Amino acid sequence: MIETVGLTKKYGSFTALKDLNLSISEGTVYGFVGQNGAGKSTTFQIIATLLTPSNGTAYVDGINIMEEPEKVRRIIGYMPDFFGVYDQFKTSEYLDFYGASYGLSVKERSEMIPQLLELVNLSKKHDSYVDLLSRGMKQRLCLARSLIHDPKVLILDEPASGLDPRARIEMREILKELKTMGKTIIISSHILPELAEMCDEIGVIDNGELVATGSVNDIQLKLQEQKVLIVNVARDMDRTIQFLEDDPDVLNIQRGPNGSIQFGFKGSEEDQESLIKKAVHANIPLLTIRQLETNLEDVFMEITKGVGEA
Ligand SMILES: Nc1ncnc2c1ncn2[C@@H]1O[C@H](COP(=O)(O)OP(=O)(O)OP(=O)(O)O)[C@@H](O)[C@H]1O
Repeated sequence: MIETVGLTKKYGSFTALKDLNLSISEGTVYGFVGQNGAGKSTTFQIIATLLTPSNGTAYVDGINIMEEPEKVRRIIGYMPDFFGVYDQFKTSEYLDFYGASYGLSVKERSEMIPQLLELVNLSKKHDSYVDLLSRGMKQRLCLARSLIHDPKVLILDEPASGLDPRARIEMREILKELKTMGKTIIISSHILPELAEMCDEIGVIDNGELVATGSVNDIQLKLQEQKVLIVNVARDMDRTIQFLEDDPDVLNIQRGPNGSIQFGFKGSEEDQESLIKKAVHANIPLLTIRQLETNLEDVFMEITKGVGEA
């Protein structure tokens, strides 16, 4: 449903996007995660036909954004990361204005607007002035605005940024509902755990390059090629460390509290099994051995660790 092919964007001599290849199938909620300045908004603006790529192109529902941008605009709803609201409007007038600019008839607008206000939980605010809405309400109104022409594809640039936890949950619930309506959604954030909860697939962008893509599990697994193990021994700490140092798959041994030793392990499962057997054989007084769980935040920091040095 959304495909980018060798998408590249240069701002003068600076390359903001480098040969980006994304493929997002219909009905998928795709999370696009990256630190500030990674290239998320640039990608979204290109797909939304608001910015011309320097190289490569993108397709939405098979339509080339460069060749038929008008057609693409009909089938996408775009929520930018910064948006202005026309504050002299009431909520329903605001949506009516956008509906009219998409060419919807008065009848279509009068049917669509109450449904959208209900979807984004703003029915009670239909008569309120837009500038009197809270930030979370304004974000939801902007989401409703991007849905006014019933697009198949939604491009949402950081829709939950600046929201408090309750407002984030509300936003997440609305997105779930949009998914059940069959929309294909691409949504960005710089917070991986936030996206992981609501997305089918994730792409991680770093310095304009896609550095990982797949299901949340795939990405986590990819990073666990080198796992971290922790053993606890009853005594003989020095002898245990010496024993570990002799194993070619063991790296970065660190002595912890209460008889614990943490180390990286780059071997396979069989190698790990063999290490444990050898330890028992060598009379290492092992109490426990376990693998350190990496959380998604660790994963994200690990994949994007080059960014601060750029
Ligand atoms: N019009 C522009 N002219 C020059 N450089 C730009 C322009 N727009 C964006 N950039 C640069 O391109 C890079 C990518 O910016 P982009 O806004 O796409 O990142 P982002 O991932 O959306 O970041 P954020 O999370 O902060 O919104 C940044 O280094 C930014 O400074």
